[in-house]
Amino acid sequence: MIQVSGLHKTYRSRGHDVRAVDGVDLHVREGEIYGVLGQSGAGKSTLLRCVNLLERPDSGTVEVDGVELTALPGRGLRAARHRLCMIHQHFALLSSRTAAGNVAFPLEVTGVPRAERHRRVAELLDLVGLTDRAGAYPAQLSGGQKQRVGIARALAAGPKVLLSDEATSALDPDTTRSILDLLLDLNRRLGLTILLITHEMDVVKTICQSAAVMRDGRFTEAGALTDLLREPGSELARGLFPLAAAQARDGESLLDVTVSGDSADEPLLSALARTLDIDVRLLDGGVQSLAATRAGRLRIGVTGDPAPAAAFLRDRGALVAS
Ligand SMILES: Nc1ncnc2c1ncn2[C@@H]1O[C@H](COP(=O)(O)OP(=O)(O)OP(=O)(O)O)[C@@H](O)[C@H]1O
Repeated sequence: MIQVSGLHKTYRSRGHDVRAVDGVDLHVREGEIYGVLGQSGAGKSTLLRCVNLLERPDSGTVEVDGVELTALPGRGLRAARHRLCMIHQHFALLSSRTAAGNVAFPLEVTGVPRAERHRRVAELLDLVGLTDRAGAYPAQLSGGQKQRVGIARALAAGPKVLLSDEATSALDPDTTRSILDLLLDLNRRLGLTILLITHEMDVVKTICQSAAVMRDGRFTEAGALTDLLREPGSELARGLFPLAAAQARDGESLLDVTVSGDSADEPLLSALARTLDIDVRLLDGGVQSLAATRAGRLRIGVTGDPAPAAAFLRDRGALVAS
């Protein structure tokens, strides 16, 4: 659905160049939720603005739903942009308009007739669970409700792709969870493809099927979460499931075990202890449900030679590092 190839964007700032996006390739499949994770200044916002061509990349191509946006002149680009919509961290609502008025705004701009507009606004507010707050002004709404208005407004033109620029980072944990649930619901009900940028590992954990880690304008790893969890040394896997430092006892070796998919639900540790007749000590970690799969990391201590234990676990689909 979104295909970005060889994207570069450099800013000239106070006499020197800042390579905000430095050669990014990105592939987001139709109907998936894809998260780009990175620290402040990594280039995430610039990447997002280049995807909808709010910012012209210096080089590289952006294709959305089979249309190469980077090849289009101004007018064609404006029309093609209707396939994409965007939501923001600070909601960007018009304070002088009610929730319904904010949602109606893009429909007014594109000349949708009044009766049709009213019907669409009611439908959109219902979709985001805000029917009873239609007449409220932004100042009378909570942060989560404001973001719901932002989402309804973004969906007004019937886009196929939603771009989310840190949509939950101004919200408390419970509200964040409810907005993430809403995005997941829209993804499933409308088949909406979502590309989001975030600095929060939990956002990726909760709703993304695929993700990339961005640093200094580049992706250091990218792909389906189920694949990344199987990559030895994956920063994302370590970030999703951090493990506390642990000390091995005499005669014991430590192993870090990553499990995902079927292996996450197998009684691996008891089978390991029983089969090899060794003691297995669980030091840290656990298994959780992610959007795409069940997965986890465990730090364990095993007695005796660790090689057969590692081989046993690998044989059953786990990734093992010592
Ligand atoms: N319009 C601009 N002019 C000059 N430099 C810019 C501009 N926009 C971004 N930058 C620089 O490009 C780099 C990447 O910024 P960007 O905002 O894309 O990162 P980010 O990962 O989204 O971080 P944040 O979450 O803080 O916005 C930073 O060094 C930033 O200072």
